[in-house]
Amino acid sequence: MATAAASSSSSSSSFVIRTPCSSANIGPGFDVIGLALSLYLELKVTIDASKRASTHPLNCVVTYDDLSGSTEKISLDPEVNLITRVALYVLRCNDQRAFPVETHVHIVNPIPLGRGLGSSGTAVVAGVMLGNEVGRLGLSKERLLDYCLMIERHPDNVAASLFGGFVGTYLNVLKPEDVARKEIPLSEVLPTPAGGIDTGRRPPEPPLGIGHYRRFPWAKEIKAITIIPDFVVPTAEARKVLPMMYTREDVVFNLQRAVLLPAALGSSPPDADTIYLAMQDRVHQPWRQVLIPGLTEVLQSVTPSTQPGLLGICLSGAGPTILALATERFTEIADCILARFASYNINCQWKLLEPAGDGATATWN
Ligand SMILES: Nc1ncnc2c1ncn2[C@@H]1O[C@H](COP(=O)(O)OP(=O)(O)OP(=O)(O)O)[C@@H](O)[C@H]1O
Ligand SMILES: N[C@@H](CCO)C(=O)O
Repeated sequence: MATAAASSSSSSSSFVIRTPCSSANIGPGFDVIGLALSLYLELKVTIDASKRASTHPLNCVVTYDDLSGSTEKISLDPEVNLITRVALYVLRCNDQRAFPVETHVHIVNPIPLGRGLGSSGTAVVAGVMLGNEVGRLGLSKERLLDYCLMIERHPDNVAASLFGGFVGTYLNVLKPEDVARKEIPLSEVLPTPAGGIDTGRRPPEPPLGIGHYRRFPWAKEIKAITIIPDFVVPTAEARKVLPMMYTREDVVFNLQRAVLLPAALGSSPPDADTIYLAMQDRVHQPWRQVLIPGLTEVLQSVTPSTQPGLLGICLSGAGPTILALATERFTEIADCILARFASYNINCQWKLLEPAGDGATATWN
């Protein structure tokens, strides 16, 4: 992460935050495994210190360039926008009540919303990076992960977007007082509107070391085909369809594959039989088929033997995007999955992405 010192003496300073999107689970690693991918949310931030006061709420102007093709309208009100509210949470935990006068945050977003490419986790990571930079707080990425986990409470997406690469994540067993702090309602962490009822109180600060990650190797030959259906599956809905209890058989099935997955995807040259097997899941995909017409057929019928070049296939995050890992013949594989969805009257776009090794970065001009 670049430091904030460089431009502090001039009247105007600027920096860019780039945050990769992510694909979570990769089959059996529900809420555990994440992969950062080369589609980036960008924040272009300018702070005009020549102004003495601001007429804007929280001293902040938000503009938005939508490259995502989503129909949802993103709020430009800094008290409502997810990215600026998250930044404000970080600032207020560190005794800064608002953005510096006068901050302009220009958001450029190519990540489709609610499709399983971690758009919300990416926005949360961008928000904590923003708070850290405008507040010149110097927090480490490990500490920023704690802030992310107060908002997005499963670590797979946010750890991938923050640290980059292919990661395994886990949450610590916290002390009882820290559990209470971490499980505080989201409405108290991110009140809406953010500045409307500014009581001057500090929001609940994250306990130290809520979550951790371990980076796995990734075989350089493997690319990610993402097939993105043209409908939204909100993650909250996709979590409600999951059962509270699983059979021992299904848990063991997933554990066996999740343990194999990092070795399979890190071995070069990649072995399609091992990867295909290691990407099977019984914990979330079977239950989510009620929300995604054609899901079971796509996952069962598109295999390395029907599609040369394919290594493995799974639901990306909570869906509806499909993640197909492959070494070649990307267009043929994508066309085959597009045709399967078309038979259910579902249109899709597709993108060929690569692992994003760097994670979130802040670069001062
Ligand atoms: N750049 C953004 N700016 C503001 N809000 C955003 C942004 N990106 C996502 N969001 C919010 O997050 C919501 C989508 O989150 P959700 O968790 O349902 O899906 P996802 O993160 O895209 O998918 P998944 O978690 O399965 O990978 C959007 O509806 C929007 O409210
Ligand atoms: N692990 C999460 C990722 C989506 O945010 C889920 O599958 O619900």
